[in-house]
Amino acid sequence: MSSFDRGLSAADAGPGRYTAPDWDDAVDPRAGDEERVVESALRPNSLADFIGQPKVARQLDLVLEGAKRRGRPPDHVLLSGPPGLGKTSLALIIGSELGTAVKITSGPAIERSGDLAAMLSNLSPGDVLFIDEIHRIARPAEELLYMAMEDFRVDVVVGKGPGATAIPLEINPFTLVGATTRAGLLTGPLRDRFGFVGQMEFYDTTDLQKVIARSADLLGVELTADGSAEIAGRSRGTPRIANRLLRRVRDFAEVKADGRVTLEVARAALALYDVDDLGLDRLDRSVLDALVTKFGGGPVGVATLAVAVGEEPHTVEEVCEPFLVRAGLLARTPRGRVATEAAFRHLGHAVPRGGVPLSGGTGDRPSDGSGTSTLFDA
Ligand SMILES: Nc1ncnc2c1ncn2[C@@H]1O[C@H](COP(=O)(O)OP(=O)(O)OP(=O)(O)O)[C@@H](O)[C@H]1O
Ligand SMILES: [Mg+2]
Repeated sequence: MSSFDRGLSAADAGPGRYTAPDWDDAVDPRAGDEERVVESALRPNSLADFIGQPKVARQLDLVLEGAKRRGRPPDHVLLSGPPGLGKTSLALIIGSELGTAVKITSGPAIERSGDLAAMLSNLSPGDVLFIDEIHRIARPAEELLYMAMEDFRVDVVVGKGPGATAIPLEINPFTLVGATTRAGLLTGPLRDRFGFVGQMEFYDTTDLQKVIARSADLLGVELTADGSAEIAGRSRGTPRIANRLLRRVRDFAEVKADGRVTLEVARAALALYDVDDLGLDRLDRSVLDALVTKFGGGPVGVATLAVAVGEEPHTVEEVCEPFLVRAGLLARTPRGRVATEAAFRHLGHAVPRGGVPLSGGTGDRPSDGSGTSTLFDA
């Protein structure tokens, strides 16, 4: 396995929890088990401590405040958005703002609906049940959840076959908080049962700088403003990546400098870790470079492009491309992948005379693994 083989996406990881990617990838937005432990020390504990996401944070504040005044659990909350933007952090904050316990599970961990029924009937009044990766919940468990969310009731099935009977069981009023990176995979009936849906957005550099400053404080790292700006600019709008880069730069600062994270230290460290000034890593750049130098900027099919960089097409499609598209460096068109002018400039190549072959492209075809774009492969 090459160091670039970033393995399966969370959605492919099969049952159970998504486990550690053991590649050395500073800018992967997902976290392995080890990193999740490190992260828990950096989590904000209250809404006031939660940086950015002004829309979601303000709306959620109202939802929670209203519920507290009425003395009733708030509506069920769905948090959706890409990895590393703070869904789990917010779910835990909901519990701490309400002063209630948070019971944590995840869609793939609920193998039988009986497990979920047991979990639901063990909730104390007002508890928060957090289901991570809720789009991966099995169908029978999902159906059980409908009634629990609506009527605070579960049907416990006794017996098997034609003689089986369902005994309704009251459960304590609770708040379900679901998190998903793939809201599109949620069924309508499940989605409709959430009273509040928070759509997480990527962070701007100013907010990322605040995240970095806060983490530096917690880690006891001395950090200059231009040092944090440098890290923020390479963090792909994602607090998880910002925190990870900060930890790596801190290591570098301790070993190679006097421990202070300055602009020069940040630049030298991030160059060493192969994260460029837009936040691209080596694989991102080699994909872009192949597209520009071997295929004249495209269009070229993703399978061909993947072969050119010695990678699996799904890695190129699901790990590299979403950010390259978001950064305006690559477009997905019906005829294949195309480099934008910004890509030529970023790699230090002259933009071809007559412009880039960007024609009829949609640019933002979602990478949902459905393989739509691979259809156009040569
Ligand atoms: N708004 C924020 N303010 C401060 N730190 C944040 C914020 N959002 C996220 N973080 C930091 O980023 C890390 C990742 O956040 P979190 O685990 O909540 O993301 P997530 O959306 O649940 O990701 P995943 O989809 O992979 O589960 C956390 O350790 C937290 O410290
Ligand atoms: Mg999470």
